[in-house]
Amino acid sequence: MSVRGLDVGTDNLDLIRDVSFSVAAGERVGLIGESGSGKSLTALALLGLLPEGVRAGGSVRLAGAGFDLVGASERQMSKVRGNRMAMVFQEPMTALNPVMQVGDQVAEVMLLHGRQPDRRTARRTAVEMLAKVRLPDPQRAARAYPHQLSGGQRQRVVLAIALANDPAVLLCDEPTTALDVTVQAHMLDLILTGVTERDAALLFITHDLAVVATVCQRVMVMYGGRIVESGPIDEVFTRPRHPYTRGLLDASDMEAVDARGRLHTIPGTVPAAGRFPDGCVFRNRCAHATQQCVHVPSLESQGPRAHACWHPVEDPA
Ligand SMILES: Nc1ncnc2c1ncn2[C@@H]1O[C@H](COP(=O)(O)OP(=O)(O)OP(=O)(O)O)[C@@H](O)[C@H]1O
Repeated sequence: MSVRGLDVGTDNLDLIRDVSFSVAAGERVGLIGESGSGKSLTALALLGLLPEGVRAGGSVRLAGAGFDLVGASERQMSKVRGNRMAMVFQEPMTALNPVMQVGDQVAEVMLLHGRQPDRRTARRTAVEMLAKVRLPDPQRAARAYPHQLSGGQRQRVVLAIALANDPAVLLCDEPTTALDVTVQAHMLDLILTGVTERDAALLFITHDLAVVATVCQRVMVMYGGRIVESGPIDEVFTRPRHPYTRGLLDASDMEAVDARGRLHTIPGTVPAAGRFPDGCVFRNRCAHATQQCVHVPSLESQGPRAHACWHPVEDPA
């Protein structure tokens, strides 16, 4: 996916200005920034789902789509959404149809894009998809309505729907924010496994710097509707160039563990941005590291920058 000079605004307000970036197949890119910086609008613009009265300019190209997504017709976009490009939103309840069994909702998206020959086959594949996102008793879960599932289970269904047509690009906007701590780690694991299996590009929006360091290879920092800094996680978190990035790091709860396992933080204080040694693993600070450590299995095989454990921000430190 290639985004060039993306502008988003209303008649009298510029909300996003001149945003350009690319995400390659198999690449995982994070988008961070304070509330209101324009992260969600960026994702919505890519999907052609901007609110009434908000318009996009510039160019968004998607390999295999054959047209510019900016300015594409609703008919063209409906072929892309949920198919070549899919999204997981923060709140699963709003993404699901409350009066339809979840198995049918997964089947529906496959039938809509012609990925399954008939309803019976689609329904069977839907159960397999629900098993892949590790819903307990997927046969039974398929017959459930959204309100009969927990928040974490609902978000798994949303992910199953998003992955059902093997998208080339998966957009995630704070997909774990509404979930409790352990469930968050499982969800990250499922997202990572899902994109890795499909060699899909991932754009991951979060306010949690440790999550972005855990999930992504590159990060883009958004401020006031612009991308003010971007680069590999290690580089941006170790040597932030923009004062806003430095501020974000200073205000975060992160700690860094270097290659020798030494912890680079002073208890009770925030690690000073720019002072993390090279090769550090980043995570959120947690007072009871070993007990509270949440393992994300798919992350443990990701090489020297692997993050064996992840400490959610909400942990009482
Ligand atoms: N429909 C709209 N009309 C006018 N302004 C809007 C509209 N939707 C969003 N905005 C403004 O656009 C800016 C960017 O909003 P956006 O939701 O993208 O921020 P964000 O970085 O995703 O924040 P958060 O982390 O809180 O979700 C904000 O200033 C917001 O008030």
